[in-house]
Amino acid sequence: MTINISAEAYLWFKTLHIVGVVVWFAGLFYLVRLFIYHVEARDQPEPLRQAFEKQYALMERRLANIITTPGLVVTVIGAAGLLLGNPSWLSQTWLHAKLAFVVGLVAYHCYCYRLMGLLSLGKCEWSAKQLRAFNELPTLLLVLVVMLVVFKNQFPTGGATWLLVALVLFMAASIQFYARWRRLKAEREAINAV
Ligand code: HEM
Repeated sequence: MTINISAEAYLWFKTLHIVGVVVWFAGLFYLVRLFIYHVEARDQPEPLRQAFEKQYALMERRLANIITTPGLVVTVIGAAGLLLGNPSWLSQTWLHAKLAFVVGLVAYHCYCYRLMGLLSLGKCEWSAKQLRAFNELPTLLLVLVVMLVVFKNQFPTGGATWLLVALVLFMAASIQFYARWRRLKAEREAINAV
């Protein structure tokens, strides 16, 4: 199969784009998980609490600056190359919808930086339960964005789509229930140990 230069460049940009997306999301998912551990460290006795909080703040900063933000930048550079290679995408509805969700993702990314700052100052009021729910938001956006890019203007609205949305919600609820079960178990063990 012969690929002319611009077609090959398009595929390179797509490769870059997909790798960027994977890195960006790995960073976003793990970052908010670290926030949950950071908030749960409040329950530790001193001096453990201080040591944990310091360590989580360091891990969050490194993850955000070395993995998550570069992932975002690589995604956008790849996307710009794809649009240069095929500017006609710009007039298509699926891309407008996708861009709207991407703006939501970038806002989520920026809000993570705000939470990271508050956590490092010990001023974050969020509970672990709220953060777990917050951590589900990018999953939903990921599913929608990937569906848009795959189905484009033939976006399906039938049973399969609703099944997928139900699956994401089921996963979110399971995570909350599992955390609650773990907390109750730890409380029971603490009572039994007395
Ligand atoms: C920065 C804004 C973005 C723009 C302008 C953009 C634009 C595009 C374009 C034009 C394509 C090529 C479509 C094709 O060749 O069929 C593409 C592919 C893709 N995009 Fe994006 N994208 C953006 C962000 C994202 C994000 C945030 C995700 C993931 C959540 C994502 C996931 C993908 C995937 C998986 C593909 C490959 C689809 C395929 O090969 O069929 N994109 N993107």
